[in-house]
Amino acid sequence: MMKRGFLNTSKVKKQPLYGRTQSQPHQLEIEEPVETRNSSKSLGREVDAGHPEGVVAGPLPSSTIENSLRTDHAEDTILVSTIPLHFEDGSGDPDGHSEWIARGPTYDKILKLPSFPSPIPKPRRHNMYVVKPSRGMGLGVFATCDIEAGELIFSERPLLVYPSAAAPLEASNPYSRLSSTKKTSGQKEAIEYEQLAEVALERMTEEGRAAYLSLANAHGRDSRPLVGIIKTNGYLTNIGDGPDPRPGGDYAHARKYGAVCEIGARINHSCSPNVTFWFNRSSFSMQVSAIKDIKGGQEFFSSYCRLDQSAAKRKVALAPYGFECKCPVCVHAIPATDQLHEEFPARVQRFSELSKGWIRAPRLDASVLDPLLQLEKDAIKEGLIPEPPYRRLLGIIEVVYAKLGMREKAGHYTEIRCRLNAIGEDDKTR
Ligand SMILES: C[S@@+](CC[C@H](N)C(=O)[O-])C[C@H]1O[C@@H](n2cnc3c(N)ncnc32)[C@H](O)[C@@H]1O
Repeated sequence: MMKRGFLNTSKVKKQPLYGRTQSQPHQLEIEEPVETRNSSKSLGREVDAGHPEGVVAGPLPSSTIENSLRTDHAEDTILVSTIPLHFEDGSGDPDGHSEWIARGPTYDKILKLPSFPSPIPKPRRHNMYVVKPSRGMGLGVFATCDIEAGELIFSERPLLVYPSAAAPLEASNPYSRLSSTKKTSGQKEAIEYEQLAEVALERMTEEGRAAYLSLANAHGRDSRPLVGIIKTNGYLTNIGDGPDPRPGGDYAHARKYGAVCEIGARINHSCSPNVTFWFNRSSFSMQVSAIKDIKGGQEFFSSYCRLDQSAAKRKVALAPYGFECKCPVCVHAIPATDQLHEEFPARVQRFSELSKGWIRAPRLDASVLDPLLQLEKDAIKEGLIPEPPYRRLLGIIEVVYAKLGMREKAGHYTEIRCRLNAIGEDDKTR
């Protein structure tokens, strides 16, 4: 059995095992205290950040431990809990556990999902990846076999799930060990956030803790250590505070939660990614799926930034991760490719409107396909497959082929579109 810090299993009832938004890594919105900006702390290996004056660093009260079956938490509660819960006999969930820094009502919302807790989705094949050094990028994750677009590669329970903005936490944080009111609000938030992460870290298994502390930290100088790891490795999930958004809508960034995963965190960035991350709420797990056919031996890449922006803007968005992207899309960027990145949704929308007329026309000339196929080719070359307009473009091409009576071609596009649409579809909880 895996050891857990602070876990009181005696009151935990035997439970059956206990998630759609595309996830991208993101920057945690915490204003850092000025005094840590130029500190010379090492990268992400230390737990004790050296609390500044006015902060009492001591053992946390036992009331900070919450393994709760309750689903009636007050609006202003913050809890750090292990999810899913351990069984009454102390045994763990075969799919592992996550530590979750949550606002009470959001915790309740997940526990009340009819399908929670489900086992984590399993890939069709075992051992489809290996973590190993990647030249010039530290560690990376590589395919061990050929993988088809749309295939689930692996899913995992995150080591840590956390609120993506710190500010609203402070007022109601019962774990606070701040004894001084001298700190500015930004300083307090950053300190308190680190403290919450410390609570979560202490609750992890030894293996989980070691895995968390071994993750890359690109924020050695401008963040506290555990938060630096969050900022370097976190991916957004589809968990958010407050009522769920309308179908097709999304939570405001400040209400979302992010996740740090053990394997997923090792996936490096490319502006032409071949995998995407989805969080599955009912199994509380992150899924990594192929968005392109991938050959055995190739490295998996996700995108750490929005792709609907120019190379210069992507460079700015990636700067906090401490590297300059040398992917072919960035290296070969020219004004025309930048324009495609920024105008891709509008170009697809224009074809979408034109296609309505084409469908109604008594006869259609096959030449209407030329600019559509060219746009598809350019989109693939520019790494725009993960963008939602790409799937819309596939749908337009499919319909035009069908109208032209070219069934086989239409079927080919249906298949690719369906495979991409299926990513994350097993989350029927919203
Ligand atoms: C989420 S981690 C990815 C895993 C990391 N390579 C490791 O060894 O754990 C992010 C860090 O990996 C490195 N990295 C990711 N993508 C990169 C790229 N395209 N070029 C260079 N370094 C990259 C950077 O140091 C970045 O801060």
